[in-house]
Amino acid sequence: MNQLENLSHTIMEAVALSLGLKASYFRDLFGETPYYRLKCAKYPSVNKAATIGCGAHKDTGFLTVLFQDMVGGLQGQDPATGQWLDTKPIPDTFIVTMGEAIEKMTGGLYHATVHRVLNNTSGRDRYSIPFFFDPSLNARIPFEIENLDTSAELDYTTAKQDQVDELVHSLSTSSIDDSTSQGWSSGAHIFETVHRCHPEVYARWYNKV
Ligand SMILES: O=C(O)CCC(=O)C(=O)O
Ligand SMILES: [Fe+2]
Repeated sequence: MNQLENLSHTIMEAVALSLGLKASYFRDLFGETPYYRLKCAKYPSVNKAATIGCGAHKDTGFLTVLFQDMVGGLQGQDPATGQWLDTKPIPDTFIVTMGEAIEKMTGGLYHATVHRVLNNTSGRDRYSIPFFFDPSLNARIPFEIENLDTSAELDYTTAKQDQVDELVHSLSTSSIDDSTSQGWSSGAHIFETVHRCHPEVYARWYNKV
């Protein structure tokens, strides 16, 4: 866990520098006790009619560092075309994706990856281990990083961008709103993950929360 935390801090330092911020920007924001979780997920091999997998979503937070086995099934969506792309498993590598919090804060300079896991019909169980790296739960996250130069916006802006935005918006409509003028609550936002990724679990256990 320590190594994953260090790796994540290093990646966030690179992100800060790429935005023209001081390297420790996110480390300072994340506080003494960043909220990180390691999830060990098993996707049993099922027949085609089953609906086990992980629905299309953006991760809610800042950074996800994911290890997957060789079975495959994780797909990311090309923001420009909407096309689903396989993430081909490569031994001894992590998949690094950005979440919605960093997307919001950077005014879309960093794009939160829409992704999903297909039904596993491979005949072998699939295992994945995502590490989610976020600020401490009581951190207040500013709506936008002040004075950010967004002129270098990446060239996602094609005619299809509106459609993608609409899709993404429909995925990320929050059922939990805890924002104030000072920013929004990292903790409440992260809880939203359950709702997005595992709607049946949410409906069964958290519907009244
Ligand atoms: O299992 C995977 O490969 C992805 C899981 C995922 O997207 C998530 O838990 O947020
Ligand atoms: Fe995810």
